[in-house]
Amino acid sequence: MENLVLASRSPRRCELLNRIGLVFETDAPDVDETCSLPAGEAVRILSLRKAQAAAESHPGSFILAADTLVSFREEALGKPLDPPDAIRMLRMLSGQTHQVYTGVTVISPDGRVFTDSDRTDVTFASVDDAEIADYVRSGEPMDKAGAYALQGRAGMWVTHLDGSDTSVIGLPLYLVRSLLLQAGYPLLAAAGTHHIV
Ligand SMILES: Cc1cn([C@H]2C[C@H](O)[C@@H](COP(=O)(O)OP(=O)(O)OP(=O)(O)O)O2)c(=O)[nH]c1=O
Repeated sequence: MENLVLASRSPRRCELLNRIGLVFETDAPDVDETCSLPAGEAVRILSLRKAQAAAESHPGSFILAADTLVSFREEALGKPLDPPDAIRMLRMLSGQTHQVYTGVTVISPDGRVFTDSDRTDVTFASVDDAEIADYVRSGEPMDKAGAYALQGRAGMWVTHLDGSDTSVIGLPLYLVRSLLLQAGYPLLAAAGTHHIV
C-alpha cells in the first residue's frame, strides 16, 4: 500500500482522516504561516507550503496538508494571540455570518501538486460577553482559527452552516477524496474495510 503522510499537528485533522479509515503517518515540519493575501487565497498557499515542506523528507509518499482561516468583513482571523484577542474575535462573530476557508494540497509520489480550497459560511447566534468570557476561560478557543471550535462548545452557537462541516473543523473530506483520487491514491483499497460502529 502506498504511504500517506499527513503534514499536520492538528489532532482534528488526524481524527477526520481516521474517520474515513485511512492509514497514515504524520510529519509537520515548521513553515512560515505569514501570508498577506486574502484568506480565500492564503489557505491554498499555506497548505501548499506545508505539503512541500513535508514532501522534502518523504520522497515516494503521498502528502496531504491543509490550512484553515476564518474571515469576517475582509479581516483574516487565525488562531488568537492571547485570551483578549480571542474575546475580540468572538465579539465580532457574535450574531453575524462569517466565512471559513480551508485550503488542501496533495502531492503525489512523482511530485505532481493538486490543490483546492473550500469556503463555508457560518452564522452565529448572539452570544453575550459573559458567555464569551466563560468560553475563552475554558481554553478551547486558543488553538483554533477564529477562536472557536464547531466540534466543541461553540457548536451551540451555530444557527446556520452553508458548506462543509469537516472543512470548518480543518479538513474538508470531500476535497480530500477528490484530490487523493486525482493524484492516483488508491482510496477504495485503503478505506475499503473500514466502517464506523
Ligand atoms: C473554525 C475552527 C477551526 N479549527 C481548527 C482547525 C485547525 O487545526 C486550526 C486552524 O489552524 P491551522 O493553522 O489551519 O492548523 P494547525 O496549526 O492547527 O495544524 P497544522 O498546521 O499542523 O495542520 O483551527 C477547529 O478545530 N474547529 C473550528 O471550528
